[in-house]
Amino acid sequence: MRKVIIAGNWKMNKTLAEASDFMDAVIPKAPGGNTEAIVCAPFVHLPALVEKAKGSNVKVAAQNMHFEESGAYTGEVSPTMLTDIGVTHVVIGHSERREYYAETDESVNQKTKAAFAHGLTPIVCVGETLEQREANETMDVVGGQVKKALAGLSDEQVTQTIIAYEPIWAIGTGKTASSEDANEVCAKTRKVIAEITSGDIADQVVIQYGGSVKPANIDELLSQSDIDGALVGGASLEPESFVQLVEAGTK
Ligand SMILES: O=C(CO)COP(=O)(O)O
Repeated sequence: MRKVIIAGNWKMNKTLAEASDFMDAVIPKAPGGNTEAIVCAPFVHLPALVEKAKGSNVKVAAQNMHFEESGAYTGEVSPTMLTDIGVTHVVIGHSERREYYAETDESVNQKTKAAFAHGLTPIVCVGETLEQREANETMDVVGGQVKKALAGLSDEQVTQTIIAYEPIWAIGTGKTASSEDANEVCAKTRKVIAEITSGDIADQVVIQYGGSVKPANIDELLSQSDIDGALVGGASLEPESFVQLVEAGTK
């Protein structure tokens, strides 16, 4: 059975009490097996959530980090700080960070390298705007983002990278890409990875789809040849719906 990774990106949501309640509800129901469940939480909740998740089938991710280990970067959090508290994954280059916080392909690459240098697994986000899709630029944009993010990584590191294809026009809008369209971009993304590494390596890379994923559409998305999981925003906030999404991976 192929490996499936369902990651819930909470974005800037939940108090500590709400985050803890979520973990208490989800941990006993997380199925494990071929399906990995990851909760991407705000920085301030990470120590408590890592503690709760110990020995369970739920992993805890940060939603961003700096690429330097330490220094005069007011307000930032380093990879060393994340590994020190037991975080295992980190989301890098989410479109909201690219749009609102001047994240660039270059900083995404620096952060991806820093993640591996510190034993963190990066979830690298890529995706096109509606204008780019309508101008038939989707693969130029997504392929370019993927190549730049992975530049300078070893084959082994590429194998371990999780790519999240999130068309920007489908995020938080209720508009999901059709599963065929999403699969087409994921398949072409795998080809781009094969070109810079090899087919064998590209086949092992987990490529997630993200953008209005919910229990009602997860089965169809996961039934596609090149979609190995999902990065979920809104529908990851409620324990019941997150558990349903994770269970879909085991089918
Ligand atoms: O941005 C996303 C996950 O990172 C997707 O968000 P929604 O699932 O709310 O569309």
